[in-house]
Amino acid sequence: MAATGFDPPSSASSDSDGYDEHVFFRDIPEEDENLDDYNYRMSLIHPTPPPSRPTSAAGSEYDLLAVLLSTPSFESCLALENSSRQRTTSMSKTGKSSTKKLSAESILQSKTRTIYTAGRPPWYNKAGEQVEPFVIGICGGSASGKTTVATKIIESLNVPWVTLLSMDSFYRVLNEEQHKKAAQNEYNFDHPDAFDFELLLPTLQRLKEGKKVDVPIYNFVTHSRETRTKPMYGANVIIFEGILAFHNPQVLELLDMKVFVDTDADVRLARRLKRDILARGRDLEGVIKQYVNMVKPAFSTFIAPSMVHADIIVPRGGENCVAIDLIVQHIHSQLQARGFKLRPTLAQSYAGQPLPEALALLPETPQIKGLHTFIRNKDTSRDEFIFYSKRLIRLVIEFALSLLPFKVSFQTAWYILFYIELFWSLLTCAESGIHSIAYAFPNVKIVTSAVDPEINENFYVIPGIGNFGDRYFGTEPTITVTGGSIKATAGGSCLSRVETKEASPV
Ligand SMILES: Nc1ncnc2c1ncn2[C@@H]1O[C@H](COP(=O)(O)OP(=O)(O)O)[C@@H](O)[C@H]1O
Ligand SMILES: O=c1ccn([C@@H]2O[C@H](COP(=O)(O)O)[C@@H](O)[C@H]2O)c(=O)[nH]1
Repeated sequence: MAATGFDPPSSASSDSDGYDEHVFFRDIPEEDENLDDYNYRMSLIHPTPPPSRPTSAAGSEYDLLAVLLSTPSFESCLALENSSRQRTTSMSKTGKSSTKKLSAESILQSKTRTIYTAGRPPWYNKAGEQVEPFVIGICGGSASGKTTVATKIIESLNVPWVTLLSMDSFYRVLNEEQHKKAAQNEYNFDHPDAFDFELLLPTLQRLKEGKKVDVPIYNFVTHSRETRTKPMYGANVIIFEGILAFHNPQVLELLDMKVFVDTDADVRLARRLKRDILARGRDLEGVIKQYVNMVKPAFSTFIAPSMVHADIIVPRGGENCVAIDLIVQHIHSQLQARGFKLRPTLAQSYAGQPLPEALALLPETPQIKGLHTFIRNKDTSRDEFIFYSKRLIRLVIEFALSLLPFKVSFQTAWYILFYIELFWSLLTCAESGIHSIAYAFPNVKIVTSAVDPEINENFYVIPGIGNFGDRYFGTEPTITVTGGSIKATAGGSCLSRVETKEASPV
């Protein structure tokens, strides 16, 4: 672990794996202990509106929306929206099938809100069944790079919900005598007795069950637990790292994949010296004394022998991109097998079905065709891509606004903003995406300038655009091979997210 007063990292999230973070489905009884957990997640998505109305038009769009959310008119609209919301399938003006069924299970009722959803929380599969997260244990000597490896795995995984639990959070509370020893670098923090396995085990168990836990926050400078704790939540992937991660047989049982970070002792000592002096308030003599008397012997007695449990050994730690890439690929296949990875399924789910009624397509004028010609050309420069995309986006938004049922009046601005929430405006959209949105948000109008029948195995719209976001923001991963060395750029921390774009002759 690298930081002083370690604040245990909680969940990393991203939204690029086909999960919709606005879509949660959970059957929560009123008194459910997990309701707070749920409300916490929902509050991240729909932050509580500020109480007062912004005083001037200079308020941000967010402020305006927040005010809208708190206005009675919004709430009555929401109630209307809620009361009429239905799960629908295959609707089309032209289509024969027009099944509409009320979906009681998509209503979440808490004391304060009614929330509609046709989806699921991230740790449920497509059928709404709870799926166990994939738990990875990372073991290795002190300063071997366990945290660095965990962080790189999280970065490369690109999975919406990952929880990182560090064994460092479970150091026991010391008594006065032990504190004195610790101050003289004579307390053995590397012996298994230094860890509170009685708390660690149920914490990991609960996380694996998808429940909320409160994790102690350990302060390396004072060798003590802070009074506050850090809430953590179930996830798709849980990473548990620590010097004795493989020591306790019951903890070992919970680990689906065991990774050992194997870094040379001299490298570990050098890193530890630097870290403990800079970040953990130690001095040179103290660090060396502790290392020689306790850290090194404990490594030989407890840590090195636990390497036998490892499924994967990562020499050198975080710089070993090949090993991290292998781990990431394995996790992806495990998530796929558990039904977490819904995107490929969703991409195939609606093949051949008529487009939903919720779709409003811009008329295909020569101007729209022309703009699409530019942005679908793979050779269009990024500047031009942005320029033409913005023009197209503007037309889509204008078209969406023209569909709004409002009268021009003083209050119009407020209502426009409200209705934008009910529109999903897209520059272009694949058929499968339109169906997925229409299914998850039946009352939302989808406005787009083009419908693409196909996406490829990377979920790229065909033809031409590739990943719109990557092209727009200039984050397309590339790899160049020059003189036998490989250079990965733009988000390619490790090779899993890097594609071969160009291989120059060697
Ligand atoms: N490959 C690396 N090169 C240089 N420094 C590193 C490398 N990996 C880790 N470190 C540094 O070494 C220290 C310990 O790394 P960390 O990942 O926290 O190890 P651990 O979790 O095993 O204690 C940190 O200060 C970190 O920045
Ligand atoms: O109060 C403390 C608690 C722990 N340590 C040392 O920390 C390492 C474990 O942390 P890593 O992040 O895995 O390096 C362990 O070797 C303990 O000796 C400490 O010095 N003081």
